[in-house]
Amino acid sequence: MATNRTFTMIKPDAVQDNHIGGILQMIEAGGFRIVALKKVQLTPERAGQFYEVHKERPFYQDLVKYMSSGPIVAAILEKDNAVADFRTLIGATNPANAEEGTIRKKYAKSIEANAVHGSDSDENAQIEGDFYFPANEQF
Ligand SMILES: Nc1ncnc2c1ncn2[C@@H]1O[C@H](COP(=O)(O)OP(=O)(O)OP(=O)(O)O)[C@@H](O)[C@H]1O
Repeated sequence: MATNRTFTMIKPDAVQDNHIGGILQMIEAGGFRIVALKKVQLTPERAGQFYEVHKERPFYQDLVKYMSSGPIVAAILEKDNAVADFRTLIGATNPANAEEGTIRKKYAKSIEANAVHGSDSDENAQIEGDFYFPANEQF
């Protein structure tokens, strides 16, 4: 059964261009509840860990450099069927193929600087959420 949580990041280009508010508004309007939220800057090492699954892809080095180039916003989102519904809300990886009404259609600049990340499975949503929001975090 699908769980009701997913994980997202607002990527450096969208944070830099002042779109945090616009994107969070689309997320909430899409029926998602923000259950955790944090703005951080990744080191290249941490960005490399996050995208470890893409290590063999030709764009990996550029992706790590880009994702550590400025602050990002990480969030855990809640909704029925969260993973699939959020992938629909963000649209295609390449904004040229993203449908009207999607976050990437509105805010993505390129296939790399594509404004947001969304987990692709329940398992990865859990792993990625734990990466930014460890259970034992103290304030
Ligand atoms: N051909 C490419 N050239 C440059 N960067 C790319 C390319 N393909 C993917 N990327 C970057 O790597 C990220 C991860 O790629 P993936 O194929 O998992 O896409 P995605 O699942 O739509 O994106 P995300 O995992 O960020 O939600 C993309 O969001 C994008 O920033």
